[in-house]
Amino acid sequence: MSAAPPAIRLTRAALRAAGRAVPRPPVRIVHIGVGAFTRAHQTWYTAHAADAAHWGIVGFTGRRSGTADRLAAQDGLYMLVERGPAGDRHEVVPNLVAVHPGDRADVLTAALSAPGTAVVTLTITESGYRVRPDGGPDLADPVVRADIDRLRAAAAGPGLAVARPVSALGRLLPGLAARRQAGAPPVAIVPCDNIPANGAFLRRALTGLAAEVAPALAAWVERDVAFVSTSVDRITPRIGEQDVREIAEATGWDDAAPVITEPFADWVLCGDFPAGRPAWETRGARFVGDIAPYEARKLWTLNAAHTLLASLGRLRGHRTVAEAIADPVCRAGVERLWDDAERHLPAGLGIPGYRRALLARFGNRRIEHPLAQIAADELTKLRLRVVPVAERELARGRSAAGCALPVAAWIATVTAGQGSGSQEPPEVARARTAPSPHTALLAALSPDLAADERFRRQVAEALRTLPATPVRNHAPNPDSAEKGTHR
Ligand SMILES: NC(=O)c1ccc[n+]([C@@H]2O[C@H](COP(=O)([O-])OP(=O)(O)OC[C@H]3O[C@@H](n4cnc5c(N)ncnc54)[C@H](O)[C@@H]3O)[C@@H](O)[C@H]2O)c1
Ligand SMILES: O=P(O)(O)OC[C@@H](O)[C@@H](O)[C@H](O)[C@H](O)CO
Repeated sequence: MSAAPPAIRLTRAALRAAGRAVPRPPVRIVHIGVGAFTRAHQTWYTAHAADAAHWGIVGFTGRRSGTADRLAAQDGLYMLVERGPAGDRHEVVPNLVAVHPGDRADVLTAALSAPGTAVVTLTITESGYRVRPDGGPDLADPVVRADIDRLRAAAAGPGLAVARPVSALGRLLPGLAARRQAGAPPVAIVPCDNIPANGAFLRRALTGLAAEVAPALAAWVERDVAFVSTSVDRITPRIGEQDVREIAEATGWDDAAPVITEPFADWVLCGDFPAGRPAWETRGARFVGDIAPYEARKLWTLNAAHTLLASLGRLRGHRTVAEAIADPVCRAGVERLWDDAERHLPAGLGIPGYRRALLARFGNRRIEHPLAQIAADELTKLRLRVVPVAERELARGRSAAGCALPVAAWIATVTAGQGSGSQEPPEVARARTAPSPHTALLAALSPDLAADERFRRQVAEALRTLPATPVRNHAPNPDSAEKGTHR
């Protein structure tokens, strides 16, 4: 048998030579945070919109330059693998037309101030916004402080446009200042991270940061920038080196930055696009007047369950979401959590069907979603995904037992030394070493819940059911091998 020919490097020229020319639409969208998710979601929706040929995207990585280098070498093209339970579907996505490292402030400023730019999207993770719990910029964060100093110095001297900030929101300001100066039309900024009311959240954080630097710019942002709230959904794990090799073998294309995602995709948006937008609705995106119920549905079910599984699943020795959800103990915990959440979600949202679909999505063993990838920043995630449900349950005189388990599993994970490591927030570090760490951790999460005797009892009972140290008592997925992460 002869060996398969070597894979061909994925570029626009190579595709053309192979008779598969792809369009290169003009840039009208700027994206910050070119990780896996945006390429499985917003870029894919754009590429499938009826007017895709008019909407190119220029992307900037959030922190590392590796993804930018890999994608730039292949003209922004990448292979998207839709991995269903029974097979894969491959497609080359053409709408990301240029990718730059996030520290190319000059290129970012030019892109943000270009009159043709109509939309700015972000996927920078929850912690990338660097805000305080009240939503204002975190002035105690040294990165934010240093950015404010840089931006103030530039504003007082050569002008904001020449500043070189480091934080994602800091990096937006010189471009927006240049846009204001150029008199370019208003843009829409569309955060696509799993944060409730993310449009209003970003408006507050960005105007707050601008106000520290240049009050006139803050007023312009408040007035002339549209902030759109979104609920985004498509499970897209980070991939491994082995995946990259397998995709090259399966497709014949040598792609250094492919993305693997599930077949399911959902996007709900709420807000105005003053300079236009792709016709995302032609691929199924929904534009609604009130996004809150959709956000709550996703954050309180899918994301809350992921946060539970990240702690409970790892305590019980599982590595991936699919392994954990196949464990009856984890599955029962997820169902109890969802029972609590469902009581506070509108009946019209079809929650029973949504729950069934979620179990099937979590159970897709061909999607390797490592719990360790999900386990980060639990304190914030529990506050946004579980605490609101617990408070509603308790207010109705119920026990919030389903919410107690994720809280207990987080406490057990932190006290077992499996928490966020060097990323551990100071209040968690203090509580972990307090004389009564369980009580102190609950108080760090939510003083109100800690003050509620019923909830404290539920958490204590849940803690008694949990292993104090990680165990392996459940058959691992035979398909899963430890893989090097590809970034
Ligand atoms: N992956 C998913 O299944 C999924 C689904 C829905 C929503 N999301 C949202 O998208 C976000 C990104 O997911 P991903 O899969 O692309 O992750 P990823 O690790 O592949 O990429 C994350 C991106 O965010 C940037 N980033 C990380 N920390 C940052 C910081 N402190 N400041 C600025 N930029 C930063 C990184 O540089 C990178 O570009 C998630 O945090 C989540 O809020 C992801
Ligand atoms: O870091 P998180 O918890 O916001 O996200 C990790 C995953 O739960 C998340 O990315 C889901 O896969 C996604 O939200 C599905 O749409």
